Amino acid sequence: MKELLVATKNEGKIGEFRDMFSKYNISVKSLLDLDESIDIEETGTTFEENAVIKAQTMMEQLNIPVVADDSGLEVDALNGAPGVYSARYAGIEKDDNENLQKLLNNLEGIPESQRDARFVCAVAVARPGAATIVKRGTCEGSIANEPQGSHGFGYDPVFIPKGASRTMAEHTSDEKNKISHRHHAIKQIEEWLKTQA
Ligand SMILES: O=c1[nH]c(=O)c2ncn([C@@H]3O[C@H](COP(=O)(O)OP(=O)(O)OP(=O)(O)O)[C@@H](O)[C@H]3O)c2[nH]1
Ligand SMILES: [Mg+2]
Repeated sequence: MKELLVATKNEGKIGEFRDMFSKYNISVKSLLDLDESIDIEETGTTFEENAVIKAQTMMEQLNIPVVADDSGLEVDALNGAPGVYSARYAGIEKDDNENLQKLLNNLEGIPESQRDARFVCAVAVARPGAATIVKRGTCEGSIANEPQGSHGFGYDPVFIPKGASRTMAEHTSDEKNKISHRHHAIKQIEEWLKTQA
């Protein structure tokens, strides 16, 4: 089984990459296995820019292929916020619960019909001596009035995927991994993943 580095410290993402890469016979190493003190500044203004920054920074240090994910939630009624700032919406310290509470507060009084949102994920593959690949996947849905469910991470307890009647956090990990923004982005790097196994 081949091992790939995913340049993330987010445990929720790491679990999902592990599950989704296993079908390609690829095991996942993350920054948590490498050196927890690594801190890559996300200076981009788009998901794609930040994913490329994270993947290329580690590829240049280690001279191996590196995958990275930059993702977040876009809410139409908030003009696309929190967007690329999803991880630090409620402050620099990452706190999923505070982020989610701030989101609900900002949407207070906004009716169901105007709570459309989408999860976005850009996945980048930086390769020594070859062009960087970057692909985007999305998952459309809407924001619930209150958190429900305990699976997943981040905003999953308040995100209802389009056509579903439960939040993403009420979906099992297998269910989420079939419909998520991350799934749709990874699907687009499938040909490259198959060359790695
Ligand atoms: O409910 C969610 N389900 C998801 O599937 C999901 N994917 C992303 N997000 C949110 O967007 C931020 C990413 O920001 P982000 O890409 O900078 O990641 P991060 O800072 O957490 O880790 P790293 O990969 O940068 O190390 C995360 O923290 C979450 O708040 C999600 N929320
Ligand atoms: Mg980050």
